[in-house]
Amino acid sequence: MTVEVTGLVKDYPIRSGFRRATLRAVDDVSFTLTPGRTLALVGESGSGKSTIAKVIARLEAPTAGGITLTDPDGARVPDRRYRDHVQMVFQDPFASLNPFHTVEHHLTRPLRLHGHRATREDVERLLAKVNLPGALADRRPHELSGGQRQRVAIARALAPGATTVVADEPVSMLDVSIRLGVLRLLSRLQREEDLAILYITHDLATARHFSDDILVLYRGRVVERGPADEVILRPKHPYTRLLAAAAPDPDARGRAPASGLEVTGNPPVRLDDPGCTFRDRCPLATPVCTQPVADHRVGSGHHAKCWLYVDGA
Ligand SMILES: Nc1ncnc2c1ncn2[C@@H]1O[C@H](COP(=O)(O)OP(=O)(O)OP(=O)(O)O)[C@@H](O)[C@H]1O
Repeated sequence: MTVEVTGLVKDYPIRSGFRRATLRAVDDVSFTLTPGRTLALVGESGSGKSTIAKVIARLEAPTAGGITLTDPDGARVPDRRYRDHVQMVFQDPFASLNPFHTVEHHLTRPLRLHGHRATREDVERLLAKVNLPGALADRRPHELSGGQRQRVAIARALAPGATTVVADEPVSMLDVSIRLGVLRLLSRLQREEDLAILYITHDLATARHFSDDILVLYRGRVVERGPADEVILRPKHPYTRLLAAAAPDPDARGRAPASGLEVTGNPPVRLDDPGCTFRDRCPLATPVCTQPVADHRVGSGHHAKCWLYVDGA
């Protein structure tokens, strides 16, 4: 199954004093999620990562653009079957599990809802997939550790037979010591179950390690995309260089020429501004950056949306 996201736009109405305004949280974002591959979506807080996750998980409707799910023959999967295939793992495993229900209840419900058998054996098989003992089925969320809760949330996502998992900062609320274990589990499931994974994070080091491709988002727009190593080791867009320079990854540190830049918050996007949204923070900005800029090839499968890479600019 392949999820194709095309020209995704998401606007939110906001109030600015007494005036009503529109915040463009996601602006013309396109990508494909393919079986057996992980795509990382990176960007700082407010860049639109969770909004994209919510739209793909059908928790929110897009303002424009489309999401299509196609089977291996290229036929479109009907909307009513979408949720069987595309499931989400949230950041906070405490909030996403009901404290009153047992693990067994959390897993039998999605199994039944999506027309599968839901015996105790089926539940234990799901738990085994995420390296948890079957006896955990009788426990309630508060009796589990944070890592165990997140593994249950992953098992629940797999229960309907998901082929695509959207993992929104799946380890950021977990203790540092158990983060790698959960990411390794996702990586193993991706290989063994041929899952397509959208891994949303602001952590460049794990994005590089656990994904095949990276998409860098700045204020709702994709500014750079390409193979994970390429994007992290040879960042091209000044914003990606800033992120790479600020990353705690020892491999990445000190390489980016991001002098004088700091990672700060995201001012809202002006809908009538077609230029580069990073230009007000970019040390290399020139007057041409007020003009719309296209994607430019900067390496094999590697693209950056920056005037620096336009011939003759
Ligand atoms: N329901 C909403 N109403 C209005 N604005 C919203 C809503 N949801 C998100 N936004 C705004 O959309 C922008 C993108 O938010 P989003 O949560 O997608 O970013 P993010 O990259 O996931 O950030 P974080 O890592 O902090 O979760 C932000 O400016 C945010 O304030």
